[in-house]
Amino acid sequence: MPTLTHLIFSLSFWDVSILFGTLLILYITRFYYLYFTRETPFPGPIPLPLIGNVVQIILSGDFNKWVLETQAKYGDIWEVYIGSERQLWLARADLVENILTASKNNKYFIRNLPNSGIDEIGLSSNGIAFNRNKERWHFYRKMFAQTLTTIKFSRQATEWVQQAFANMEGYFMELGFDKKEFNFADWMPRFTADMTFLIAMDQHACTMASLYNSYNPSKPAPYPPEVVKEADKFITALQKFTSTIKYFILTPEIIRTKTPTGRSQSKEHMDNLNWLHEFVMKIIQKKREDIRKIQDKNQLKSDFLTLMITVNTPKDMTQKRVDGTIEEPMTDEDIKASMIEMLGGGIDTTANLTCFIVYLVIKHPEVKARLRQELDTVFGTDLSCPITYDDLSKLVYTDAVIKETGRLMPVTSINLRVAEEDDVIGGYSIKKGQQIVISTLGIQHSAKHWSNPKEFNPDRFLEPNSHNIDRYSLEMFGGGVRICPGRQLAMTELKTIVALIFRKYDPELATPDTVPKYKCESVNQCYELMLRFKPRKME
Ligand code: HEM
Repeated sequence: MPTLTHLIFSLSFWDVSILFGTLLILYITRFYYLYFTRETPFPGPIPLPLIGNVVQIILSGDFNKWVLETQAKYGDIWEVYIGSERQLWLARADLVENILTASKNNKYFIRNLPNSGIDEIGLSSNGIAFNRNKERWHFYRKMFAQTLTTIKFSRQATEWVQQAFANMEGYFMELGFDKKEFNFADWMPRFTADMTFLIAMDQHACTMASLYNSYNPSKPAPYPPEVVKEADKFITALQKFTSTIKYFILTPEIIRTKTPTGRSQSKEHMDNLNWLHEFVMKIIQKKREDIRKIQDKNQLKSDFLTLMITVNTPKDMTQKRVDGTIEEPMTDEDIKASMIEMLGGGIDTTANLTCFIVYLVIKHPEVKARLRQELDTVFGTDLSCPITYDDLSKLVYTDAVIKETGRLMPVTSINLRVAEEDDVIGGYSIKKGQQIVISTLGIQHSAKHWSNPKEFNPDRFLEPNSHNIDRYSLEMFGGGVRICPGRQLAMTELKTIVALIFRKYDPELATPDTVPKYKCESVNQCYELMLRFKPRKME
């Protein structure tokens, strides 16, 4: 009897080709048989075996354009295959109503399907964004909300934004950015990093200083070189953290663990992550020590870290808005997860939205004039008088400009959820475990919800027009139980930044045709916006 090995070695090249070809045809036939006979078929582009619609997305060259074109072709509910995973895409407000409801009975709490990569980097049970454990998520989320909504914190945050901005103004002046063009998009993530560092822990990050030094090495910023070097390492580690999450989600476990390239890449990511964890842990421990020495809690600063260390202790400065079910203080590990989340969630988002706001306001002189009018009414003609937290509630038009930018050029184009139970959406039955993709961009650009959706018109958000806005049609901060917990802070920061820029400066595009260049990563990442930062001429 010939063995299997004998049989294999007796095959000619043609035999192998025919065998391989037959298996391939069988695989493809089975794939399309299953595809065309699938339960609840939704409209959508036909996928390729193994890779699904990934090639179509890559070939389009522009993820956002592809999303809008797919919606125009297939309607407001369609399916997309990423590899073999079937995703259901939704782009109409009424379709996402049950998903984004704030009700406790929400069947769409989980953001993404189980993923061994997310488990490996410890995010499935720590922090907020990827936590699948409802109880732990509840703990982190409540603590986050309790600290971020403390009035003392908001007041202090408004001051810190101005401190970071004054720093940036100094660099701009020194570098002559009022006369020569420069890439505003290079500065924004550094500015928001320094600002977030102050707000998060009352500490200077010096990431702007390191960028400034690269422009002006002969006259560096007045910080010790080792501090600037560490700032650079921090911002690089933080930026890499986003790609670490992407790498661990998208790279199959077998490649991560069994191939040499996968193993070395995983190690590189893990080394970076461990450095970031140690860096944050050192800051927490030092702050705990400083707080221990201060007896009177009124002497404490109200940065995010101090609030987290003292919450549910005798030095608690929060207003106990939360449901009262969580009595225990936070451990260093809990605080570390929250700090990383704040740094990871609050820096790039605010930086990119600021780029888009500045661009759209410059492009629309009538909007700029009304914005200025509001700023002059609220702050008067003294262009450098401090902005207080209480002033911000008077900036109604500024608020509308930020929301309209978030509608037209959202920082995140999509939002994810998983169906935890069988459900019905738009008349289609949805199976438990279905990955849902909410097309924020699609909904916010839909003529079904917005008249002239491509037009930049902040008036939509002013009364009485604002009463006509469809529920769930603006999702710049997501919605429902997992809505962005940093949104109030983000609006405080953005209003202060917009006021600081436009009451005193008249930023000008490098050429009339300048547009912000951005790529869709986990957020719409602006990497180029060429400007001159001219001072405002007072009439
Ligand atoms: C312009 C600024 C910002 C934008 C556009 C933004 C946008 C978003 C969006 C769209 C989500 C998903 C919400 C959902 O799934 O429904 C989200 C979640 C989140 N954001 Fe923000 N965000 C911003 C600023 C911030 C800031 C300043 C922080 C921290 C202080 C933060 C922390 C988070 C966290 C922790 C989550 C996860 C929430 C959860 O899963 O329960 N974000 N953000």
